[in-house]
Amino acid sequence: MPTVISKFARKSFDKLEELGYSKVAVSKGLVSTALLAYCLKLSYPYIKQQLSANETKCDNGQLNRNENNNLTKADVEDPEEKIEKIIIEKKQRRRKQPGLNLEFILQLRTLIQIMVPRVLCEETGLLAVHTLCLISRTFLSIYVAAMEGAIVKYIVRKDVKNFVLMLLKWFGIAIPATFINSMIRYLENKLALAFRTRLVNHAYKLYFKNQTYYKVSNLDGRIENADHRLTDDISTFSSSVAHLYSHLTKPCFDLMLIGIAMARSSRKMKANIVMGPALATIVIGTTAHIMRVVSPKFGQLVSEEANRNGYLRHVHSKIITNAEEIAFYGGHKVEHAQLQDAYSRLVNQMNSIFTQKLWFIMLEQFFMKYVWSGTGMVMVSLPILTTTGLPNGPHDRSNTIRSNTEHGVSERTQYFTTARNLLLSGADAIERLMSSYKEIVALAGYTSRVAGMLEVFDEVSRGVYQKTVITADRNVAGILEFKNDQPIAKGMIVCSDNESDMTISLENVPVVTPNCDIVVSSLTLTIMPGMHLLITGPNGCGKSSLFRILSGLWPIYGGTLCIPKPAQGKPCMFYIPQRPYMSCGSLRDQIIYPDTRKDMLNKNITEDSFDEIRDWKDTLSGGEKQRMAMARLFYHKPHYALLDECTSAVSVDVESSIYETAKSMGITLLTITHRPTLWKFHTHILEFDGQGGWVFEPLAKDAKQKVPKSRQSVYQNHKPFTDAPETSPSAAPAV
Ligand SMILES: Nc1ncnc2c1ncn2[C@@H]1O[C@H](COP(=O)(O)OP(=O)(O)OP(=O)(O)O)[C@@H](O)[C@H]1O
Repeated sequence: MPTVISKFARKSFDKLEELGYSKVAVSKGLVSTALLAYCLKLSYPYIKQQLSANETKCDNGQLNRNENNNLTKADVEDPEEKIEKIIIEKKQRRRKQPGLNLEFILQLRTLIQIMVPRVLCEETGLLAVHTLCLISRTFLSIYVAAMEGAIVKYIVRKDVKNFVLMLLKWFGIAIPATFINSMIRYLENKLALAFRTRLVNHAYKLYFKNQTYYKVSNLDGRIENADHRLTDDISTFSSSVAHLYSHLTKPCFDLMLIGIAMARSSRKMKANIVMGPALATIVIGTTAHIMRVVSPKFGQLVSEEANRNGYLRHVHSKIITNAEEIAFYGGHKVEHAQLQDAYSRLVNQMNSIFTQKLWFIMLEQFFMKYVWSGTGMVMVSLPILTTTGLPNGPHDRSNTIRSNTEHGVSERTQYFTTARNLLLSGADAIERLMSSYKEIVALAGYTSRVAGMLEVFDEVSRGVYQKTVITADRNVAGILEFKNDQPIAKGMIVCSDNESDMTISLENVPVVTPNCDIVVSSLTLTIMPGMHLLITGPNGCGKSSLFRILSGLWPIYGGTLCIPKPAQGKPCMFYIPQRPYMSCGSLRDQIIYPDTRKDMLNKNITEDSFDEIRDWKDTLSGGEKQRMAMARLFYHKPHYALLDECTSAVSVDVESSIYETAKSMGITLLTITHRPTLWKFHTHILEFDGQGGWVFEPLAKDAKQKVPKSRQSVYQNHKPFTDAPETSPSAAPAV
């Protein structure tokens, strides 16, 4: 077969030469045409995708017009919104399927800009040294291949002296070669770590901006396990990018330099240099195309696997956090079942990936190991079979040229060994390029998760949320307005510029949960320093939600909230929950939280005790933790203390002394409590009725118990939320 091809090729070239075309020009023309055809083939899917996207755009217009014929009145009123909605839905659907597409390239570009922020930075330095090592290794590989060819030549010639010399040289080259190999791995790891550090720093900045860490899990529904994305996904993504860099650049250098080396060695043999590369291009192009078509969607599969891994981790951490409660309840059966379920979901996904990989790798191996090797044999043999410059061995019968024949055999053996080695390196390079495709597709999955996370963090920190809202009546009493299925936070937050004005005021502010349930349709009240406010009402009536609104955790969907600035080195408000948070560190760190030791020293507060480090969350009892939280309050001395049933586990006498101390420090108390013993420490009361109504009024000095039922007639807005709210600023009790 190779003989037939070579004969045919030689005849064709001879004919073309007779017609006046030079061999070199024809060869160049052939190679350029093959390259152009291959480029066209590669870009065809993108051109096709672009064309179909344009068609879809036109279809969308048509679709909206058609849909509008059957729409309800509300829909017809805002067709633009509907189109926007469809586009968003499509965008989301597309986002769910990561793969090798334009979105992946854009996301990767954004992440690369974060990982390599400047032209001159640590990462570019590492990249430069890494690239240098990769190029050096390619040169070394070529040099080693040539040496091996020479060694074989001397064996065939029985030239012992040169053989030993060559062998020594070969061992000598092994030292720099192994060092460079090890250096490549070292630099790849360093690069992955540098990329990871940049990404983690960027992600942490966003995560802690504007309470995003709270909002992303409470107000937004796009990210389930931020912890997994911030740790595992970023790490895998960074390693994958660093690995892919060497995995892509090294074979490219290899192919380029090996191609040149092979062409030179073919020319030395005075053989045709077009046939081999042309044949290789055709075979590799065709097999690569087949593999691309049949390749499973690894990006999607990997992304789903990461999702399931994240969920499994989430279930684990939930059990660790609530171990005591679960143990008291004896809830191990339920937790075990949930864990088992999460694990089997992960196993199913991994099995599905393994199965799809089984068939794909089989095909890949068939092409790479057999089809390519066969092509390689043809390529290596072509220059020998088509060579014209060297003696032809078997056809040469003359005795005078016998030594020439022997010389020809050894030269051909050297050429064959060198070419075979080069070709093996070339095949390895192409195999790595091909397997890089799989890696790129898998990388698309991680890119989508990391870039998606950063995008969500950024949007959430700017107050843009997306959550599936399940509300029976969207337009409840005209309080909420929706755009693209999301409520619009149209309320205003005003931060007072005047440092001496420490007034907090709410004007027609509705209390709305993240699920868009309206707890109170409109709340109006003004709190001034020294007005100790008692907040009561049944469970779920919105007491803690009011604190969430005052602290800026929940968006406000109407009205105006005025809050003062922190002044005189004190925080404006300080929240103490029923279950106080214990951070890592010493007892001192618990008291001064969220201050650091440096902040404490800056405040000229010194103390040398409380250095003991323990797991305070598990060490302290419920009541002790609450007392610790009050110590925190006394340390920070805020203008307002938001106390959310924070002394429920403390004995009544200690509780009284805590309240008296807080008042004597000039802290204004806003207390949520069900305990009548605390009434005497307050001057005003805000009582919710659990139906959306509320009353806000001064508290009689001797008040010691709950509001009598008869007073419920003064509740504001006690009607169900079917009509517009009755409460108006004038209807609210004057303070
Ligand atoms: N993160 C959240 N997402 C959705 N809904 C929430 C969220 N937090 C609270 N809610 C809902 O908001 C409503 C008011 O809750 P809130 O915590 O303000 O009640 P509360 O008056 O403090 O009750 P309790 O006295 O039991 O502490 C409840 O119906 C609750 O289910």
